[in-house]
Parts: sequence; structure tokens; C-alpha cells
Amino acid sequence: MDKQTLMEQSKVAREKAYVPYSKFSVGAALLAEDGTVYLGCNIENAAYSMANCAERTAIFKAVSEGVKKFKGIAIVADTDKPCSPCGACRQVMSEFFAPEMPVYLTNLKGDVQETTVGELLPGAFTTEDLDYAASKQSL
Ligand SMILES: O=c1ccn([C@H]2C[C@H](O)[C@@H](CO)O2)c(=O)[nH]1
Ligand SMILES: [Zn+2]
Repeated sequence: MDKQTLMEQSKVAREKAYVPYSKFSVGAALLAEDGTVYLGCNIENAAYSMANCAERTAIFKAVSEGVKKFKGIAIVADTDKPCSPCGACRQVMSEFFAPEMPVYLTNLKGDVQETTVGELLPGAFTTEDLDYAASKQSL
């Protein structure tokens, strides 16, 4: 699948956004290694802080189906510049995406910023940070 199709799929995902509070719809389309596309939208809640972003919805859908290898993700919102993922999503992306995997940030005007999670979150906290403390624990 080419990046143009993935970006179109992110717009399809955006149509499902549940955003009665912010009215800010976001869509994500996550391409798995086997070619399957997982769509995600943001899902808000009356308890505002419970909102789940489009990116994490797509990632959690895939991982909950046993899929953890990905080739790319497209993210879209109606923003002036290509939509920038929040810090929580960058951290979750860094758990599952190779640092150099393409991330296509887009908007409805068709602007595209091609980046990677390595660029979006340099110095991410990873499982390697946990390993050091774990290695010192006695049995
Ligand atoms: O990259 C982003 C940024 C924000 N949101 C959502 C969270 C909330 O529902 C709304 C406004 O912050 O947009 C996303 O889904 N992805
Ligand atoms: Zn987010």
C-alpha cells in the first residue's frame, strides 16, 4: 500500500471520531507488516481526561489482535500545519515502531510532513531503562 492510500484511509478513520467536547476530529491509519490497515479515531468522554487519541486507538486495536509489527502510520486532523501527535502517543509509538518507521502527519488541506518516531521522541523511555534496575534485583 502506498502512502497516499494510507493517508486517505486516515481520513476515513477520522469520520468515526467521537468528539462531542472538543469537536476536534482526528484519524489514524496504521499499516501492519502483513498489509492489514488498522483505523483509529479519537474517542472522548464526559470525564475529559479519559479521551483516547486516534493514534493510540489504532495501535491498541492492532496490538489487541496480536499484531505488533508495523510499516507506517498516517495521522490527519483539520489543522493549519500537519497534525502533531501528543506526548502520550509519541511514547506509545516508540514502544511498537522502529525508530525509522515512516510517520505521515497530514491535514485536510493535503499538507504532509513525513517523519519518524525517532525524530518525534528522541530519548524515549524504553524497556532498556527498566532492565538496569531489574538486573540488580536479587532473587
Ligand atoms: O495527535 C492528536 C492530538 C489530539 N488528539 C485528540 C485528543 C482529543 O480528543 C482532541 C483534542 O485534544 O484531539 C488526537 O487524537 N491526536
Ligand atoms: Zn495523542
